[in-house]
Amino acid sequence: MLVFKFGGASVKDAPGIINLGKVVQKYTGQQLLIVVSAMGKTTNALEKLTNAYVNQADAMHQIYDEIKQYHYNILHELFEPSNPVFDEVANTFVEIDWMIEDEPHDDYDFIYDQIVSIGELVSTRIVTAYLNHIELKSKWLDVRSYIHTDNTYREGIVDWPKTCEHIQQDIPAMLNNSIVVTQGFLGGTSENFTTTLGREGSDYTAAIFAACLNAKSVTTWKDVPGILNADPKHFADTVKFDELSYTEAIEMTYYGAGVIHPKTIKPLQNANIPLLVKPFTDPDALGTVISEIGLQHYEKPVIIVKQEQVLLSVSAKDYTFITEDHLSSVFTLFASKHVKINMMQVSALSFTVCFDYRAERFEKLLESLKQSFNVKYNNDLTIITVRHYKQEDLKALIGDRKVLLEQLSRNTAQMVVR
Ligand SMILES: Nc1ncnc2c1ncn2[C@@H]1O[C@H](COP(=O)(O)OP(=O)(O)O)[C@@H](O)[C@H]1O
Ligand SMILES: N[C@@H](CC(=O)OP(=O)(O)O)C(=O)O
Repeated sequence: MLVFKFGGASVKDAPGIINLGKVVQKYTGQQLLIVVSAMGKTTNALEKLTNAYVNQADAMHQIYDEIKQYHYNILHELFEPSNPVFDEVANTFVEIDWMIEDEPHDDYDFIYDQIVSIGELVSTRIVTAYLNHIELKSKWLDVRSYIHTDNTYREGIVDWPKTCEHIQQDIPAMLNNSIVVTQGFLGGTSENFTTTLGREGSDYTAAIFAACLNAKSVTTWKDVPGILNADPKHFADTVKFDELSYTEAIEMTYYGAGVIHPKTIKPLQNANIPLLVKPFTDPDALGTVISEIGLQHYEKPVIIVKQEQVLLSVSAKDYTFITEDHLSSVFTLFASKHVKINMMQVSALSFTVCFDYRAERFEKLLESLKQSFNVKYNNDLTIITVRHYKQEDLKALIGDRKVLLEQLSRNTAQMVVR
């Protein structure tokens, strides 16, 4: 069986859904499980709705109406008004209608997951209805009953044994009868609450199903020809990799290459399942194949740029040396606030870390660190990671920017710049 993943860009409008249908038609006769993300930038819009609800902002109803209207416009382009999908979508939105009528009482991350998950619940209803409409028999599957997570809202940790058991129990029989369409990015707790797996987590969902079902391959259909040596949105002369090893792909995504979610590759490597990254605009193109086989030589460096970085230094309040005890308490605080460190450096009197800026987590982290340390920080920085670099590559990338922190190993250079 094959696993496909269609991201937000591929289903952003009615022509996108029609194109998805054409891609899927090419695989008629194969067992197919399709993971779909929210349409276009819906998750960003739902994040705004969550903030508006939590802050009880006046704009809340307008933001929500725009989200609904966007989906209804697409529905009207694809279906006759009598199609049952209109009711299915309306019933899905009702879950939020009820929630936002009341004032917010719950934890932010919990509210976030209950609201933001609507994007995938609605998009999969539309995709399933469209595939059935073009006579590709398809079944809508509620992923929250299959991908079991703990209750770490916004970053659900998958219970792999329970998840695989349920997937293996039910899905193979379903695949004999029809295509199975399900939501990326979502999971469910043992108390039946919705969780999300971290932004852009739909690739990871595809990997979970593939690993549990021992799929022949996973294909993620993207708006790029495959994996390139750098993000084409920021660099003009990129090259595509025809092949990439699991290890290189893990490194790239770990350092922040946004094209694949970082948790995706490892389960596929463990099960030796290839990941194909292909353009949805040209389904016959080869794209990039990620497997055990990789390149021996890189003509061009692999460049990963991450913006919105914070560089923060702590020093002991009594101005003594930074010891392992200090480091241990700093790491404990970062772990408890779920802040992932991108780069770090220790010196006699200070410990410096670079990490992604996320407003709510940052404020909490700062508050806790300040109780035990002197803290200084800069934000609005960029971290550039270059794999397989030559010195001249680094110079060209830095240009006239100021380097605040730099680390070079044989294969990887990292620089935090302003
Ligand atoms: N090394 C890279 N190769 C290809 N695309 C990249 C790379 N780094 C970042 N990207 C970005 O990843 C985007 C595709 O990933 P993403 O937006 O997550 O897709 P989707 O949400 O549709 O699955 C591209 O539009 C591109 O801008
Ligand atoms: N919709 C979610 C999950 C996801 O993976 O989306 P995409 O495949 O469009 O990156 C997000 O935007 O984070």
